[in-house]
Amino acid sequence: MLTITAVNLLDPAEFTRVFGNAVEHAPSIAAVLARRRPLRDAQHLLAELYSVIDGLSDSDKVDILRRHPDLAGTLAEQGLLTAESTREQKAAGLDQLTEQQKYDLKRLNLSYRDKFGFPFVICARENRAVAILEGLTRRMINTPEKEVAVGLAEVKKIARLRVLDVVVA
Ligand SMILES: NC(=O)N[C@H]1NC(=O)NC1=O
Repeated sequence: MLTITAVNLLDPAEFTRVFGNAVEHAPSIAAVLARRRPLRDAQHLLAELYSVIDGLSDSDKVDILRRHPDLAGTLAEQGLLTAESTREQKAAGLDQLTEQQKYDLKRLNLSYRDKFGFPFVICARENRAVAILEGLTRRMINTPEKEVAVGLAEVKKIARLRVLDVVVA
């Protein structure tokens, strides 16, 4: 764990290494966040991180969503997820789905991606498998604008938990 003082002292490359996956596969977000230092505490770091995300253009917001792996998708099956995603998907019980649940999740993930052009994103650590399947069905009827907003709110929840794993609160 790092204190906020230690976070403020990291050189930019090291900062980007530590926080490059706070938002999945988005070191460019970490690089912008690095320049917002000094930070007062973990809450301040999170507030700045959210403001970097909110300041993105619409197309960069969609690009952030596209960096996320499908839940219980091919990457998960092949063991190719980031360490963070692996732990989160396990926490939601996604490594213990029944064959039927696996099939349903795959099918729903595909229809979602077909409809919106980006993957379904939800904070796995705040949900169990059944809630994720329900959420997927429920959110499928939203407009693309609404889903970009909901997806980004989930990205922030994921990032918050990832940051609090690393920075002393
Ligand atoms: N698709 C998706 O939501 N992926 C993610 N959710 C989460 O909690 N970790 C992820 O990688």
